[in-house]
Amino acid sequence: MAMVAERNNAAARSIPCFAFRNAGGAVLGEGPGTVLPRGPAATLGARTAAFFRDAPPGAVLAGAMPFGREAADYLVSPHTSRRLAPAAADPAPPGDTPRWRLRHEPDAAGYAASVRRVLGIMAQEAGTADALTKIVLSRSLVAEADAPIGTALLLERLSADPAVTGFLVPLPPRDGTARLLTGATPELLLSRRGARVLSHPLAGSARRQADPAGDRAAAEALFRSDKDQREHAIVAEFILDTLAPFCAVLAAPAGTQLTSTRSMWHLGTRIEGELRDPSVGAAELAAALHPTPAVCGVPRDKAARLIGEIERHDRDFYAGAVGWCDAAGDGDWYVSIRCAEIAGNTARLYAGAGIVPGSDPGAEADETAAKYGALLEALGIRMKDDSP
Ligand SMILES: C=C(O[C@@H]1C=C(C(=O)O)C=C[C@H]1O)C(=O)O
Repeated sequence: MAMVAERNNAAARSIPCFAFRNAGGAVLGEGPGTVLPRGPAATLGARTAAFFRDAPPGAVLAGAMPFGREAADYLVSPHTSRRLAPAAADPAPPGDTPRWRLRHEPDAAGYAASVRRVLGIMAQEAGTADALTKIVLSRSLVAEADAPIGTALLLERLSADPAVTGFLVPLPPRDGTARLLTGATPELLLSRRGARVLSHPLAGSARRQADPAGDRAAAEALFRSDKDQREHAIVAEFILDTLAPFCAVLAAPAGTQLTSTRSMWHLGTRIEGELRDPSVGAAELAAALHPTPAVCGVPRDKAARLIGEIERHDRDFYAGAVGWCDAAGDGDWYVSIRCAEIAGNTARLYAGAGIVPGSDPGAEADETAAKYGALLEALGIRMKDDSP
């Protein structure tokens, strides 16, 4: 696939089969795709390798892994795929603003109650073997428009923040209705180019503030917060431990740093490695990492089980992974957060927050409200007050 620099965004604006757009460029798939035989995370590496053995030159597989490791993923290989060099994005033209009907699942108070429940479990188990030390609880906001939701403009608006990757991937149809997942993820699960691998986990968050002094103060408070540093360290350690057996060299040279999107501050750690066996592909590595404690918890199986018990919505493909890979084993996989499932007139938004001992239920609810921000803005939804 040639790198094509595109001045205008017309090609990217037509509805692609899949799309990933960020400051490094874009990867787009066009036309109908072949669906990779579906299966759980543990078999993704073998299924992608089998696909590329017989695939035409230049083939790319792209799509989504669900939150549940045992649930079936959905990857497609379109007729044509292109990699585009970074281009200055035209400002997205204003689209029609539909009227929205919103439903919280649950609202902030209901979410805070779930946080109190898991804090109780953590307190009870503290010091025992297998004690729950972190869990990520999410909630969902169902937004129904009075017209079908236009996704091409949405992708452009989501990609406008240089700190995120705007994405759009097809999901398996439900009850005959086409679905897709679109979002503005700031979190790189795994990128591979040859033997070089990169992961950039985020955990520990604060809402951005409109006034610069307040914004800086929010960032500094986040960096100094013992609770947020603990919450972050659990994720960075998990990624280092999981990648270590695959790598000859693995390090986080810059340590943990503040990173930001237009709506959130985060703690982030850039982890760089060199593969021991360069035949291990990006999809296999991403599947080994998923789900990290940035979206699930520790111990992983216990946290996943509790999430299934406590959350009233099905996470489905939220808090999974989205990405692409090619025949060389290269690819980019992102954590599927700051996203919504779109089906017809309905967008289902998701937002979660990591809970550790010391978390404040009200502050965690506010954090999830702030994390809806990128999607709310891209969809043109104004909340009545600032705290959904
Ligand atoms: C779970 C989400 O975000 C994750 C949780 C974070 C946190 O708890 O601080 C930060 C970044 C993401 O890893 C989400 O946005 O829905």
